Amino acid sequence: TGSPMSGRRVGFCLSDKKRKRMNLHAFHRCSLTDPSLGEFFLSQIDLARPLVPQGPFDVIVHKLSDVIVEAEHDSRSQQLLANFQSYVAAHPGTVLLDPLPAMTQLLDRFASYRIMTKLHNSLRDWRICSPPYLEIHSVSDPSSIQQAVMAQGLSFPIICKTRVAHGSLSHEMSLIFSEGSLADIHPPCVLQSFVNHGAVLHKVFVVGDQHFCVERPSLKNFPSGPCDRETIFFNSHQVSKPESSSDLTAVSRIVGVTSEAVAALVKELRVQLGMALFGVDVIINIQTHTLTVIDINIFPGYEGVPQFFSALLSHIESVLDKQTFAGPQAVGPSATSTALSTSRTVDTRSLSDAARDNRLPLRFCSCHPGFQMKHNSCFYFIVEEAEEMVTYSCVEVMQIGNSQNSRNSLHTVIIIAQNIY
Ligand SMILES: Nc1ncnc2c1ncn2[C@@H]1O[C@H](COP(=O)(O)OP(=O)(O)OP(=O)(O)O)[C@@H](O)[C@H]1O
Ligand SMILES: O=P(O)(O)O[C@H]1[C@H](O)[C@H](O)[C@H](OP(=O)(O)O)[C@@H](OP(=O)(O)O)[C@@H]1O
Repeated sequence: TGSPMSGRRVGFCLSDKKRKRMNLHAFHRCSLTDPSLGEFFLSQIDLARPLVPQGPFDVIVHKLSDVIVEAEHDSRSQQLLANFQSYVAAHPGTVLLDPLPAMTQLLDRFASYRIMTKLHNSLRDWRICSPPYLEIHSVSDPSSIQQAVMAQGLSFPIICKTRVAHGSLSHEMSLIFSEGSLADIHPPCVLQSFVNHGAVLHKVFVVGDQHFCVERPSLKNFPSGPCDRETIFFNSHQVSKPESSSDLTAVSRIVGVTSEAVAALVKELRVQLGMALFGVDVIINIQTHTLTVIDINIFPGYEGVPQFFSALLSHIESVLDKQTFAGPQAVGPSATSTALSTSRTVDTRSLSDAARDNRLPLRFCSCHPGFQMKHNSCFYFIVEEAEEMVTYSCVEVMQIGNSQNSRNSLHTVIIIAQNIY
């Protein structure tokens, strides 16, 4: 991993389209010219070639959405994804921005909309909410869909979006104005109440502990309630890109969002998602003036955020500084690890028991559903083995705990509260 004296080795694993859009050359210039930053070595990772000779990396910044979605049905993409996952598992010291399980879940609108719905409770004081929505898993008869729409409290107009939240098809949507037009949907999809918001979208771009708000054009207001109007089919890129202008948008007075509410939203989502690079799309309900979350995006384009490059580099630097600080020399026996160290073996049952009993100050990564998932942050364990400090990822610690040889060899598990995100 990087050390204060050596440069930070950052690998980028992006689609061609994303890499061109991100302008990595400009990013590289920023890393060389920003006096407030340390030294970085940036490189592009070719997923089609073995990763080991391309490394080592202190950090990998990636957006594998194309590969993940295509791996559902394409063996080559499955192999590319497997190569990446094998490299990550074999290099637990390499920081991922962001953890693959956290990103993968947001490629499914069913998952991201469940997270958005939870905000009602966690951010009730800020009057932050998300529109009522309904998951349509498969083709059903129109009457059962109409009943489900009513039961879930959706109101017309209703916006229909694909379940898959990435790729060109994912931006194809429809606006439905009556029960009869629910026949126009193509499951699997989500139905979401349309909220009148004065045709202004607030894109909140998050980079670690920083976030940036950018206003964008958005869908214009429509009369509330069902009406006898044909379904409108559109692509979201016609509507909410900086230059979008169509008969679906409108020139509107920008109603600002309160910065405190946005900060509270970002803080909560950072914990819920366990991610550093994401976008959240927010509108202001013109009736209730509530801040309404309508979408979450992994690693968006950050268009309109000139500070993106320096924000990303300073986030990388702070993550690696934490990792360097929390390395072996910073590990000190805590009350809990002392209790565990008396076990003298890496018995993961005691780890998970201790976690379940909240006797560990730890937060376990989402890689391990077996552990109590608290904050989706990946942690590493340092296992003292024959006086040598060896870093294991949570995956390997579990394997050690379950393998026979751990019964024989003496391990003292010294747990580090190392939050690497
Ligand atoms: N519930 C809603 N109420 C009102 N307008 C909505 C709602 N959901 C989406 N929209 C409008 O549709 C646009 C696209 O929606 P959404 O962001 O979900 O699509 P997307 O394809 O995921 O967009 P992107 O990937 O660019 O973030 C929004 O920018 C907004 O203008
Ligand atoms: O205007 P933004 O930055 O929101 O545009 C994003 C968009 O929100 C989605 O995040 C796109 O990702 P996919 O949905 O996976 O296609 C981004 O495309 P990308 O090629 O930059 O990842 C847009 O930039």
